[in-house]
Amino acid sequence: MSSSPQDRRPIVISGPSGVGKGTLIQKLFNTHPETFALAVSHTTRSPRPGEVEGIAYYFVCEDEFKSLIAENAFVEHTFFSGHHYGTSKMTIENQTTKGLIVVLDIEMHGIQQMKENPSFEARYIFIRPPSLQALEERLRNRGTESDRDVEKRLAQAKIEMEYADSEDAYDKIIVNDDFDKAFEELDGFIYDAA
Ligand SMILES: Nc1ncnc2c1ncn2[C@@H]1O[C@H](COP(=O)(O)OP(=O)(O)OP(=O)(O)O)[C@@H](O)[C@H]1O
Repeated sequence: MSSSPQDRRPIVISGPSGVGKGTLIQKLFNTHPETFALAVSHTTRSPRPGEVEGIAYYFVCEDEFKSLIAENAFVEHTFFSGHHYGTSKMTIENQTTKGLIVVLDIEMHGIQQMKENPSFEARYIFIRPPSLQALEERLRNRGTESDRDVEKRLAQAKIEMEYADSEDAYDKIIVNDDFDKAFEELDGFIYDAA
């Protein structure tokens, strides 16, 4: 297998919370060191202890974030839980110039914004759970969300799965049932797709 994919476009990975995106991305990075890089997002929220500027996020104030929106600096941005979050064209370009392939973990609304921008070229992958029941088990076993949060995430998962089924939104849909198989499929798509 070649150590670096021929297709250098950013890889955008989406899918319901708890489906295994983070785990798959981590394995991709571990399997191919120095090939991929995560895009660093901008946010208006304050840094949590240990979060380093330019690594966890670019931390900016509300005014700065709004100027960036006005300058059309983002490929996607959103307002969530009282704070703005966005992926800038600059962070993607920075990593790409270093010779790395950018991987983005983006929720559905971000995908919709990216797809509206014809100048942003990427490969879009949707990770699907084998069933909503399996997704619920993963979220509960992960133990990071309250019961109410799990319910909210499951309701959102249904919407994301309908979008993935009904629209021509993704270049590839991978069911994350057996983890190793799902990883092989992801790896194969990233390395082999023309
Ligand atoms: N194929 C699989 N079978 C069983 N469990 C899995 C599988 N893939 C991932 N998991 C587990 O499911 C849980 C959720 O995975 P992960 O945190 O990677 O999800 P995520 O999609 O990144 O979620 P979020 O969007 O909320 O960050 C983790 O505990 C992970 O170990």
